[in-house]
Amino acid sequence: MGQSAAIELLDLTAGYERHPAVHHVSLRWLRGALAAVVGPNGAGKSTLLKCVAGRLRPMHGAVHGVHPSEVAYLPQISEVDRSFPVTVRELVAMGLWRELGPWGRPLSGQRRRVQVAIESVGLQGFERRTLDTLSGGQFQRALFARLIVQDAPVVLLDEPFTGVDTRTLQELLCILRRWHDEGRTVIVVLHDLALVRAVFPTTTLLARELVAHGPTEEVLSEANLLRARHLQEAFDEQAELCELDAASAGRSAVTGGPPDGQRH
Ligand SMILES: Nc1ncnc2c1ncn2[C@@H]1O[C@H](COP(=O)(O)OP(=O)(O)OP(=O)(O)O)[C@@H](O)[C@H]1O
Repeated sequence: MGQSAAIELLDLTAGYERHPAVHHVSLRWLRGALAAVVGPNGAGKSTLLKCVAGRLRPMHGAVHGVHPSEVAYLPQISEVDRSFPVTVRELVAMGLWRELGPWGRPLSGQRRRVQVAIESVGLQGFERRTLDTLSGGQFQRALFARLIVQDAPVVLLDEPFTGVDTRTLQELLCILRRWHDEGRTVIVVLHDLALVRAVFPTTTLLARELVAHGPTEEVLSEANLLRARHLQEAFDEQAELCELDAASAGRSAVTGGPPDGQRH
C-alpha cells in the first residue's frame, strides 16, 4: 500500500442545512496510520468521517490526500439497511462494485476472493442466509468481509464494534491489525477509550472542533477530555454558518481552540 502523501484536513467545516456540525478542523494522518476519532455524542465524529470518505461535501475548507475511490467506508450500523433482500454472499460481493460496475459479473478469481473473505470472518455456512436472519455480530462480520473484498488503501469505520460480543470484537480487531500491517490507513470512530488506548497509537479528540490530535496517551489526558466536555456543552446547536475567523481558527493539530464560550 502507498506510503506517500498523508490525508490532510485543512480548515474543514462541515454540517447539514447550513448548521455546522464540526468546524475549522486542520489535522493530518500519515499514510499507514492506525487512528481513532473520539469525542462526546454529537461531537461531529461521523460528520468528519463522511467528509474524508467523500460522502459529504465540506461547507468550508478541504480534505486532501485521499480520493473516494481509495476508501472502504463502513457507516454506523444504524445507517445500514438490513431489510435489503440480499444474501451474505451478495452483500460481500458488493465489495467488488468498483471493479465490476453495476452490470459486471464476478470472474472465478473474484468469486474466490468473496468466499475467502466470508471464511476469514467466520461466516462459512452462512453464504445463502439473508441479512435479516443474522445476529448483530454476524451482520458486522459480513460487513467486514465486504470491506476485505474492497481491498482499499484507506479504511474508515464508524463505531464498528457496536453490539458485538468479546469474541467477535477480538476477531474484528485482528482484521483491523492485519489491515494496519498491510500498510493501509485505518481510521475508526470509537467511544471505548480503554480500547482506543490499547489498540490505537494515534487519536483525534473532537468536540465540534479539534481538541487534540496526536499520540493517544497525550490526546486522552484528563485536561483534554474535560475541555472536550465543556466545548460540547457550550456549543450552540442552532447556529448558522460559522463566523469564526478562518485564519485564527484554522490552527494546526494538537493545539487548543478559541476561548471557551458559545461557539458556532
Ligand atoms: N443527516 C443529518 N442532518 C442534520 N443534522 C445532522 C445529520 N447528521 C448529524 N447531524 C447533526 O450533526 C451533529 C454531529 O453529529 P455526528 O453524527 O457527526 O456526531 P457524532 O460525534 O458522530 O455523534 P455520536 O457519538 O452520537 O454518534 C449533531 O448535532 C447531529 O444532530
